[in-house]
Amino acid sequence: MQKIILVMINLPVKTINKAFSYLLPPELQFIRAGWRVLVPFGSRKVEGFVVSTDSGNGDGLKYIIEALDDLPWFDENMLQTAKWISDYYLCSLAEAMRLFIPGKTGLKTSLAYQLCPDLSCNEIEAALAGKSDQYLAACEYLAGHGSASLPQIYKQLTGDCLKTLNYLVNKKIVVKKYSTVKQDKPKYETFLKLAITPAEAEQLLRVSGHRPARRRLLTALLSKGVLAKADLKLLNISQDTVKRSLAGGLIVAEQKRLLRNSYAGLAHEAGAIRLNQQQQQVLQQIMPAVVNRQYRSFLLHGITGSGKTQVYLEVVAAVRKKRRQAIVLVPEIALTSQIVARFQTRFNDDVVVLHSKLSIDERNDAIWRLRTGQAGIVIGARSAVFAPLDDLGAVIIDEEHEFTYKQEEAPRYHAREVALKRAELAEGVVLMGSATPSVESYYQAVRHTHTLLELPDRADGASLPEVELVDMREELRCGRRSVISLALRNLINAAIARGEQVIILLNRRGYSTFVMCRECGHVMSCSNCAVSLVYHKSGRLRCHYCQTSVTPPDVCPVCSSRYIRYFGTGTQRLEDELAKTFPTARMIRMDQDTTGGKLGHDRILQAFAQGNYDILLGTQMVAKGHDIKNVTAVGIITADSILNLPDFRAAERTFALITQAAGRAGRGAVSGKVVIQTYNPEHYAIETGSRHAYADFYEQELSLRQSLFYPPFSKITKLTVTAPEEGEVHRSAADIAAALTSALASSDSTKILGPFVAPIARISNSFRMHILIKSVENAPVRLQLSLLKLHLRADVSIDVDPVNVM
Ligand SMILES: Nc1ncnc2c1ncn2[C@@H]1O[C@H](COP(=O)(O)OP(=O)(O)OP(=O)(O)O)[C@@H](O)[C@H]1O
Ligand SMILES: [Zn+2]
Repeated sequence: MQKIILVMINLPVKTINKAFSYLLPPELQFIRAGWRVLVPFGSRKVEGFVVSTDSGNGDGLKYIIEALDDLPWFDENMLQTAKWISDYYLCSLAEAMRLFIPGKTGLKTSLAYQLCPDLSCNEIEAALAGKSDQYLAACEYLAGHGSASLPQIYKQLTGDCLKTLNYLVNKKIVVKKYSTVKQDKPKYETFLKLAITPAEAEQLLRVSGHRPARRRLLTALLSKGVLAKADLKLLNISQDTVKRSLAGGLIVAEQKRLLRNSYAGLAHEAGAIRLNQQQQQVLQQIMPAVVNRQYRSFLLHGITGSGKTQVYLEVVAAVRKKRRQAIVLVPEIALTSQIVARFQTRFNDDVVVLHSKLSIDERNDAIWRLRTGQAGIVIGARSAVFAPLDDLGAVIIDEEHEFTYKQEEAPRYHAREVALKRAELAEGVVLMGSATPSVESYYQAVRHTHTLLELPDRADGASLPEVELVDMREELRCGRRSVISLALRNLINAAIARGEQVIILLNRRGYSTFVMCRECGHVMSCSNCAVSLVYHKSGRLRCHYCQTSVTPPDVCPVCSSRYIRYFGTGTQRLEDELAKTFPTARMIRMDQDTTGGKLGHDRILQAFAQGNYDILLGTQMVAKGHDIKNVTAVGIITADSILNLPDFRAAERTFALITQAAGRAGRGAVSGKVVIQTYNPEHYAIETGSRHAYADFYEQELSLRQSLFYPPFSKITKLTVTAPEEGEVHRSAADIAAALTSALASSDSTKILGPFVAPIARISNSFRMHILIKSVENAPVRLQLSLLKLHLRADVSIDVDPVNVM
């Protein structure tokens, strides 16, 4: 009997959906479930996650090579959560476990090619007889260099280098060598300290005959305590002096880990805020669960500006007091700085930030601080829900309704659901907050799955802004063709004249949203995707799905007419229009095209918050979460852009967008005003949004959902079938739908819709069809999908509880 460990291989391949057995060498017997290890896998060394141990006959099994960390990465709860993700979202366990590793892997693998050592030159030449010179050239290059990577070889050779190499590998003339290095590269700095007492040092200095450099060193250490490399340079002390003083036992060198942190020092001066009565009542309902280590989930429905963040701070303080840890999730990386500033102001260095735009080094440093107990609060976007914490006391989910909490590529998890699972296992609390809770969460709160908490008023007594709906059909009838209605123009003028600030929202980026031939009606569209191209100010037509760009044609590719015109307004054109209408206003635009880099969004928001600009315009990211007192006017250019999407959540998203955007106005002493431009002023989502009337919206939406058997009354599972050819996608989607129909026939509470052509029928040259399955419970559906092995197919993607059905 030998101890055997079962390892999931960290490779993003759907089909490697099982654990592999390995043996532990004597020196690594301490390894258990939860460790990350390096294992041999085929010809490679790869990262693996130990999921369980077993004992049995180990004949023929390989040994693991090493442990990748000094501690297990996964504790029991994290392992359980990963298993749950793999079951619920139908992905492999390795894919689910990868989510917990910053950068998805702790290793960087590189590949080099080298000549097979057993072959002589003559044998190689004989094997390549009749092949082009390219093959021999590759071998000669490798013979001269020992081994080389693909980019290196690529520089030397002409023609299809990869094809040549693959041929040589197949013929066993060249072998591939994989090597791996650890991604976690802690950075250390050396500090010097006195090894003798200060009194001894002073005594030494009194003795004459010291070199001047040693004198400077001792004097500086006496006054400063420690010296870093940079200090030595300033003091003109050479390495030689340092070495001799070390050898002489006068000083010692100490290594200190340097921490990379681009969010350091955001704390600001702030007077303590006393919770108002409503906030206190809310807190009193949450506290018992925190104090008694109970799993409970709360939905905090508080209007915009009601002081939800203040409640989060108190809950986290109570969790930290219990020496447990907390995760605070925000919907967008762009919004982290503001909340980090508020948390740092309260908790100083106890806060770390984790999100995917940070460098791997920075993320590893943050995790190191968490694991060593130097910090206990994690703030970040959805992936922060996977932070390795050993005693998770609370997860706060700010703006709970945001779709960004759902990952749209595999594994298609929802951070809220993962948070609920982790907290349940850890006996922690989940606090979800929003002014516009998702219909599903609110429904669950009404039915007591979550505890519903309400903050119905703004925290500092301010009132909600007045909202005016502008019917754009009426504008046109009055002969006004500008995208900026008269009412909005007046609002902006008045605000700027008073020195107040304005936010304008338009949900489409680019300059012109489509380009059409007036002669034949042909719309320029992407050659890879079934979507129209967007004209950008850079002078290119761009596809927002596959990122290809082309030069706009002078003549129509269909009818050769020169009558090509640019239609639709994106944020770039709106910026030009605003500049024309308000020539003296200082303006800044924020959308995906302006916000490169990890702090791009933040810088724009900060500059605006500091009053450097009068108008902030941009896509929906301008409307979220921030608290800028001087903003008194908000304009929404087209409230209909989302409403017209073919998605059952279109109304919910429209209501949330209007309410959230309007909620940015009038958060200070001066009350706010909002103008919403629409072609559908009578639509219930827009009408209730303009009144900030969540309850009214919810009631109407809920009865619609019920009559159509949509969530929360059903669960949806979405299948997307893809194929490089149109006929093929129709055939395979029809086959799948037929198989599902018979597999689920016995369940009369299940409805299969489709297959139908996806609203975006083609992306990156792959044709797409959808099948939607509606069911009361999705467990039977998930079971059938996995029995049919659909989760293993490369041409099928499964989205459990999708947030959009496009
Ligand atoms: N008890 C209080 N007394 C006075 N001011 C408060 C109190 N609580 C919060 N505030 C202030 O009210 C403003 C709004 O609070 P906060 O940003 O927490 O609201 P919110 O509910 O998170 O809003 P939103 O959902 O719109 O993001 C902040 O400037 C905050 O400092
Ligand atoms: Zn495209």
